[in-house]
Amino acid sequence: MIYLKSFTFPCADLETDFILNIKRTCYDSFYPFKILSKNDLDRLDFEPITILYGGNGSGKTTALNVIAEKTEISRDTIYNKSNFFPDYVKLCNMNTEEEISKNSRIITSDDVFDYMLNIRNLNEGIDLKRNELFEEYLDAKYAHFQMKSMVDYEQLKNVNNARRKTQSRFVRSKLIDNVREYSNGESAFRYFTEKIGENGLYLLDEPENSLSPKRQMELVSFLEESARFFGCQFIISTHSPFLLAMRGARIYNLDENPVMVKRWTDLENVRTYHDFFKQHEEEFRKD
Ligand SMILES: Nc1ncnc2c1ncn2[C@@H]1O[C@H](COP(=O)(O)OP(=O)(O)OP(=O)(O)O)[C@@H](O)[C@H]1O
Repeated sequence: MIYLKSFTFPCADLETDFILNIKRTCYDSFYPFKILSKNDLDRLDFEPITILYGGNGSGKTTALNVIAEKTEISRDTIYNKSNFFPDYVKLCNMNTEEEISKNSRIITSDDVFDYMLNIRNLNEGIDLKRNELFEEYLDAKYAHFQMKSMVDYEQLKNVNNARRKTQSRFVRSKLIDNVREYSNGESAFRYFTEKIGENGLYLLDEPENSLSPKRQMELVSFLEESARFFGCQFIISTHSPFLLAMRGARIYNLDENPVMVKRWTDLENVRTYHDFFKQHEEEFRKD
């Protein structure tokens, strides 16, 4: 499925005009100006799966955040915004093929880490409440309590409740169970499968973070199927060879000037892995 057909960023001349027109001189950075134009990236044409590849600092995250702002899709965590982000986004243009649906979103590593921390915080709150309830049980069970007026009714109920139940049944009846904690990789994978629904445009910033190679391959199958059968479009920034090898993906190499579409097997990262495994081929044979 294609919602977003193409996207254009301001060219270097347009950026320079904008910067020269700013009268104040108190800024030491015009970010995100002058990042993507460094390698003449002025247009992206999208497929159901499009990948932004490039070394650290090549502008993958910047490009995704700019597209997310222009398309006004949802995001969970705040991002590294600057004074000039809205001006830059105004100078961009997008061309859509279908209306971008409401469930579309950008997912970054920050979202995944936030999700893991929230589960931990929630469980910590539940643990704290559990300790309070243990004490409440003992107080209620062994209290020499006499009801004097209707004001004491709630306390009476509590005492009777405690006397009828064992400590663990008393605590459990008043407390929800801990939310199950998963490993970082399991949580990250769950986060993607929970947040990515049918019929949406999804921008994923380095989704391979925290995922083992096996989980990355599972994520690849999930994304490929979501694009083929469930009306999703993906724009993904990644260094992962598993994601770069996705079927039918169009890959832009942000390290090249001008930015070009590349085959995954021609990318430096992938060739580095390839050469490494080739060098160690003998060692694999010995097993
Ligand atoms: N808020 C900011 N203010 C100024 N410069 C910034 C800001 N955020 C990012 N940059 C710069 O923009 C450039 C591109 O950064 P970006 O995060 O888009 O790269 P990336 O390709 O996603 O890198 P990585 O693979 O390390 O995540 C970098 O040189 C970075 O230092």
